[in-house]
Amino acid sequence: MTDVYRIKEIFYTLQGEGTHAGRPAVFCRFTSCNLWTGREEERHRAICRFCDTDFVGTDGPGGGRFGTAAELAAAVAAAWQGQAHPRSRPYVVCTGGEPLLQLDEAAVSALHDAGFEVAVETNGTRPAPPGIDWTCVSPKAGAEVVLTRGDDLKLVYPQPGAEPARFEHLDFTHFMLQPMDGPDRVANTEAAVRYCLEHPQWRLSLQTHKYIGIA
Ligand SMILES: C[S@@+](CC[C@H](N)C(=O)[O-])C[C@H]1O[C@@H](n2cnc3c(N)ncnc32)[C@H](O)[C@@H]1O
Ligand SMILES: Nc1nc2[nH]cc(C(=O)O)c2c(=O)[nH]1
Ligand code: SF4
Ligand SMILES: [Mg+2]
Repeated sequence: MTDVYRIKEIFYTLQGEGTHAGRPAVFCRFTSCNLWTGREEERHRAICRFCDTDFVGTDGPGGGRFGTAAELAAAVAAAWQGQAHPRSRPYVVCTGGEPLLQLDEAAVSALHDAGFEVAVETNGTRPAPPGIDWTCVSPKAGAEVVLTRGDDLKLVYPQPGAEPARFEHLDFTHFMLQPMDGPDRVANTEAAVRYCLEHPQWRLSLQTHKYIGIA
């Protein structure tokens, strides 16, 4: 049991990446990561150095400290803005930071009780609690993957030391390359396109929210 969930922000948008790109979702961004402190002055010596996200603190929209799983689920439910429809279940993407430092069975269960299908975006270095409906693992060079099965294996590309072939044997349904954003985004996108064309077991994942200017 987690006694408190520390959340950077909770917001409603479209999933921008991976197989579910385009799907409306509440994003629940957990504070903290095990591969970077989130402090810019420490980025150069972090295990994961290309992170595009501010996950420090609890000061974002809808963020805060939630004392129980039910309170967290209520905050997520309050952020959902979709109309009820028999063919769409409310969807929450637990991300961060690294959500699996905090997301536990009680939280997954409370989100289910609130009517949500529960997805997670994780670096794959920590085991997942039972019950998650959609698991996207995004491996990082220099960090061992212990979550070796799931739905999307979404590799940021290129990463020396985390070449796509290293992950192809894992038990995932979809294998995707996501161009590393940053100063070399255009070149990285060209390289990812080339890799997919030559290795059609991989597909391209673009960060579509960035192209259309939504969160
Ligand atoms: C901010 S992370 C949070 C979840 C988890 N810590 C992880 O790394 O999967 C969310 C997603 O953004 C991806 N990402 C982070 N920085 C990126 C960048 N500069 N370019 C492309 N994707 C990036 C991650 O690999 C991950 O798939
Ligand atoms: N729209 C949108 N889609 C996303 N997919 C994964 C994200 C993340 O930061 O985990 C993300 C995000 O930050 N925004
Ligand atoms: S593992 Fe995820 S949250 Fe942590 S620094 Fe890397 S991309 Fe950011
Ligand atoms: Mg993001």
